[in-house]
Amino acid sequence: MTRKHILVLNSGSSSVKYRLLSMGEEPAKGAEAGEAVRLASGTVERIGEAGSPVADHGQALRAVADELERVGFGLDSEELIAIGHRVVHGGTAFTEPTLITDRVVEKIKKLVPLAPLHNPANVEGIQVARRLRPDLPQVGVFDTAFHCTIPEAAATYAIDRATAERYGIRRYGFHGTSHAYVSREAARLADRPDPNVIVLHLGNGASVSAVAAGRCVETSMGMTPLEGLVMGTRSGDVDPGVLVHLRREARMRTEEVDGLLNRRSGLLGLCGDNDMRAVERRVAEGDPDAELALSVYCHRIRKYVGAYYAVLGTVDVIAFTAGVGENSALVRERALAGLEALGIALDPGLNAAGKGLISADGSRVKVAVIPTDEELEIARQTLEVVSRNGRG
Ligand SMILES: Nc1ncnc2c1ncn2[C@@H]1O[C@H](COP(=O)(O)OP(=O)(O)O)[C@@H](O)[C@H]1O
Ligand SMILES: CC(=O)OP(=O)(O)O
Ligand SMILES: [Mg+2]
Repeated sequence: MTRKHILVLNSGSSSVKYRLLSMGEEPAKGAEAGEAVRLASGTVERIGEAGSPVADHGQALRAVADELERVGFGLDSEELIAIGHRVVHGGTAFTEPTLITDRVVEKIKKLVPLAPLHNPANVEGIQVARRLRPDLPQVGVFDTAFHCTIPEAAATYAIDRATAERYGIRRYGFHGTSHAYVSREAARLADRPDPNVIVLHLGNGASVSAVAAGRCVETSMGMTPLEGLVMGTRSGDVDPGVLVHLRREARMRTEEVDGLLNRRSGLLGLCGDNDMRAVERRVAEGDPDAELALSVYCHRIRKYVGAYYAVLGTVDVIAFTAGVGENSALVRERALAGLEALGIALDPGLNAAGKGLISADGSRVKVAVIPTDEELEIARQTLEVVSRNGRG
């Protein structure tokens, strides 16, 4: 059996996460046939920060290449058949994983104003990887793609239509690769075919999606990854009147408002810590700022669960995922407490254990902790594209 290796790159503003996978190998004992085997993975952090040895994404990718070489899987390997890249904003142009060409790169660049924290790093990663292996197919997998099925009623902001059209103002949604993977896993837990699922992706960025029979019908992030839930450093929903007020009364410049809402808000803005572990520690010590931050965070989740319950009409599975969702029993407990009348009840012991099903026996809605795996999903989609193009 020939081995097909795929390298996945997730280039963030200050880090590059990488994973090398062997796709469709002879299954390891107990694993599913045709599943991927992880050969190497890691993160290069603090890119471009003061005192960091990694000045830019070029250096970061060279560090990744060196590390792969060291563990016996150099970038020049013949078994490496493609590189898959996470790209955060695909706009309306990219609704499917896409083979990267010069034209595709140009289009991703055009979307930078819609995702200024994310798309520039994605473009950098793609360009450096193409220089290192110009002969290799590279595939972009877009965070927005899974949400392209959202109906117009949910995707449209109620503002002047001509202005909205001119500036590409509509709701796109993000973390789609994670929502796709986790909703598919969650659907397996349901007692009926084509179930309705609510996915809570709670990481640094955080978003909710409502998925009906495998299709996304609503999600909490909007034109940019700022709308919706409270995040580590991002505010999530605020009255847009707040922006006008800050510009007019506080005389804040655009960059200041941007910095306030994207980098100095969320948990960090409320209590000075953006790491949920630190927030939880302080809550246990009775710190009132941390308590407020946690309660705003959990209240917002609860509100969205109720809203998406109404959007779907009925819910079969609620899935928690990503750093906070997978690890914080306290957040899960506080977000869903008192919802027995909606058929949602956690089992305290199972919630504390935090693996798989965590709902009580009699809970009509199943609640589960499902670890996300964006890298595996990107690798699968990358393999599909190269196979379709006869390159794999
Ligand atoms: N044991 C834990 N308890 C509570 N929160 C945790 C725990 N482990 C990680 N987290 C939270 O997960 C967050 C990161 O989530 P993650 O999905 O890794 O983010 P991203 O991929 O967006 O960088 C951290 O900021 C931290 O607050
Ligand atoms: C789109 C987004 O918010 O991504 P992240 O959670 O990686 O910041
Ligand atoms: Mg993440």
